[in-house]
Amino acid sequence: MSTNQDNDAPLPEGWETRTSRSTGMTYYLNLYTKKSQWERPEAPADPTEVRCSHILVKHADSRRPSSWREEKITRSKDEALEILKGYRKQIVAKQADFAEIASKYSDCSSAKRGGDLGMFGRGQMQKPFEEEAFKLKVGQLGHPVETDSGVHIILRTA
Ligand SMILES: Cn1nc(-c2ccccc2)cc1C(=O)N[C@H](Cc1nc2ccccc2[nH]1)C(=O)O
Repeated sequence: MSTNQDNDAPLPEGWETRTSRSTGMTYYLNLYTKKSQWERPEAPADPTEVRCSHILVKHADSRRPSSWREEKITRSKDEALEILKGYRKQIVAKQADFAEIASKYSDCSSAKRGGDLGMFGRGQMQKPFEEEAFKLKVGQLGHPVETDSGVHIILRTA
């Protein structure tokens, strides 16, 4: 029976190839759930938890328009987005380090940890933030995302 499995192609993220000790057959291990399957996976394994850092720029319409940096935040959402895009450009051009920008400018109290939020699972963060975080590959820097807190860029670190 021909299968459309190209066994030389790299596996989708989050999976590893294993060989059955008893039969010598190849099977596939989901590194997040530790569940195995005989069929070659065609999609990345959905991590149960991710670790991310972020830079948040709040604005006047943020849920809490105040932060450790600024008691009363009055900038508009558009201004916040432009500021954040500027930070992203600096980081991508390696003119600045993510954690350095986060610690100096992020309007989230995680700024004191270089923007690190630690590990989190689905259901813990505001949905737009969660969706972006779980889409990113490890080491990937996302594009600006809006939540009720303001505008964020997210770096997935684990
Ligand atoms: C979700 N979270 N974790 C921390 C945190 C984590 C590690 C160390 C210190 C603070 C702060 C927060 C938080 O909600 N901060 C809010 C801003 C904010 N809103 C968020 C929405 C989604 C993800 C992160 C977010 N951070 C604030 O300071 O006004």
